[in-house]
Amino acid sequence: MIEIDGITKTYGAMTAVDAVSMTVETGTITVIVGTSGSGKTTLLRMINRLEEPSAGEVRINGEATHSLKPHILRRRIGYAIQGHGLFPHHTVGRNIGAVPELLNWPKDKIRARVDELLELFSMDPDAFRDRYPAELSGGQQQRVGVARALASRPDLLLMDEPFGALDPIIRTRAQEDLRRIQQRLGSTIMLVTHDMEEAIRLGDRVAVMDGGKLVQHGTPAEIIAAPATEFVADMVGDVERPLRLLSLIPAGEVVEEGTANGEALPASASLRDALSACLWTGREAVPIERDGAAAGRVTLAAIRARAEAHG
Ligand SMILES: Nc1ncnc2c1ncn2[C@@H]1O[C@H](COP(=O)(O)OP(=O)(O)OP(=O)(O)O)[C@@H](O)[C@H]1O
Repeated sequence: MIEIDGITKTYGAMTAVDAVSMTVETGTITVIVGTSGSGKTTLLRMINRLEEPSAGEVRINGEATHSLKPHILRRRIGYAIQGHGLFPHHTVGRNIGAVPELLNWPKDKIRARVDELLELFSMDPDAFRDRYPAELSGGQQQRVGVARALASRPDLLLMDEPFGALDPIIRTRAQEDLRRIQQRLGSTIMLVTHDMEEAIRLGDRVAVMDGGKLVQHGTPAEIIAAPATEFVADMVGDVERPLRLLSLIPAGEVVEEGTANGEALPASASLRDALSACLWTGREAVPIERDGAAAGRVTLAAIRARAEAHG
């Protein structure tokens, strides 16, 4: 568990981060979202002490970060930034193994870890481990950057706009990969973005920053359904709110008995998918299947009722 307790950063008369407190549960993703200059990066950099807080403290599994030497702390906390920051003259394998090497892991253990991570990121180890960063696409470099940050199984992974430089299609893929890998490894992640869509898609919890203050901290559904301030409502976008909410609810939750025409959707598909299937094909309902077997249907009326029940 990560506890952030009244953490503040001032630069002269300017308060960049203003008494932010929040708790991050082990094995979850917290996304910090806000506009430019709201203090997101400063908050993140105080957690691994790239910036020293002016007040407040951070505890990782009960241990205050100021009681540790910064270089020890940074070995326990992975850090991935936009543009990945790979070492250009080291191979992919050495880049990923950089922290385990610092920690004096035996060579065969480092190699096994590098190969395991490459496989997790769908990159064939034999094809990639000996290449140099310049021989990779932008998306592949980004994956190597995240793999490097995860290599020593850190207590916490900090990510600052990790997908900022990727085009929209690769970006969605990268987000899905991160989610899958985080669930597989049980990693604890804090990720900074200015993109609310990304926050909602990736976060177990979303923390919204405005003018250095934490203005709301909750699940994506809570943020969408009940924005705490006008600023949060603006970030979520009023018009998009119902659709965003529907995108978080699996069709399996409102499935009812009965049949419907046309191609079935899996129970794990979102209500947003079900709505768009109905609208696109002019149907009042879509059939739902679970493990390949018919499981009932989702109707437009049920989708509408669920979208209204957000209070
Ligand atoms: N070293 C510094 N000296 C003075 N002011 C700073 C310093 N670092 C950051 N600031 C100020 O603190 C505020 C918060 O900056 P920060 O980089 O944390 O914002 P951000 O939300 O991450 O923005 P962005 O999305 O643009 O990166 C800004 O107004 C910035 O100008």
